[in-house]
Amino acid sequence: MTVKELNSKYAIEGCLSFVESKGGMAIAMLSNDHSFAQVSLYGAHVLTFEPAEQDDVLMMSNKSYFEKGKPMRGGIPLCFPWFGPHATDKALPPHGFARLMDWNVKATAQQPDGATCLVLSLTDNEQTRAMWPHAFECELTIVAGKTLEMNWVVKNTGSEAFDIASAMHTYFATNDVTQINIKGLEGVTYLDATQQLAPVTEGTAPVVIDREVNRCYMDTTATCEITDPSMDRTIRVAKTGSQSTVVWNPWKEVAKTIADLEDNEYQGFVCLETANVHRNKVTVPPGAEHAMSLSISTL
Ligand SMILES: O=P(O)(O)OC[C@H]1O[C@H](O)[C@H](O)[C@@H](O)[C@@H]1O
Repeated sequence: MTVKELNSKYAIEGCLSFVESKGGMAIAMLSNDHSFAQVSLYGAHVLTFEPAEQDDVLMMSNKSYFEKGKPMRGGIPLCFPWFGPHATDKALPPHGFARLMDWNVKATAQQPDGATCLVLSLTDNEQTRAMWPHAFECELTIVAGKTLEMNWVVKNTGSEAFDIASAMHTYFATNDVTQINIKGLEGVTYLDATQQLAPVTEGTAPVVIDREVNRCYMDTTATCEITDPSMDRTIRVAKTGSQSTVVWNPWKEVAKTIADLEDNEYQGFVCLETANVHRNKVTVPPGAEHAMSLSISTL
């Protein structure tokens, strides 16, 4: 659908409209008294979330590609149906294909509480089946109000069960990542991706970022809080249907190897990802569905 068609079918006067952005991408602009958010239909990718009179909660790299076929660096990429490199075929895209596909608009609505709602969907097609031979429907509901709410339902529309690993790979913005601390993961065991996924049990102190951090915290449904003195705010991340929380910052050396990240941009974000990865992957029987949700608020 063209941006013109999207606007005539789904725009809501004063609250939701579509614009064409770099790389020919259609972007939904959600705006109301509570917040402003931009969502790319390519990847169903939330690019910005700015609660009224506050800075963007999300970070987007100055070097991000806005090019179909490539993922974007920042915001909230969706990882699905695998996380990280594909288990057996390294030619397949890391983190799966959801972030590389054009999603469809299913519905838009303005809620009585003033929040704006956008529902996007992705169903299997020739391209997805070539990478992953399953019939599915993903439906992502995004509600931007005082908080940002995302509910992601994956339905198995085929006749065989499938396994999915997935993540809402949120890049949270900060002015100085070394000043933040993350509460909620105390005592949780993580697989350390900087140490060939060796299991490590977190201590009692909040998590700080003072080196390369690439950890999959397993079997945790906990709400986390990112306290950030450099931005004078705390971000609360609550979730359902998610058993893993990934924490990632590439730090200085790895940042230099990432083509779509400026060398010093690692200082400006932490990824805290609502996920089901490794042994927390989910089996979805035929006809069944799995939902994972995320709620981001600033305190
Ligand atoms: O560069 P990307 O494919 O977007 O992945 C970025 C990062 O995502 C996750 O957080 C993984 O744990 C990291 O290993 C990976 O480097």
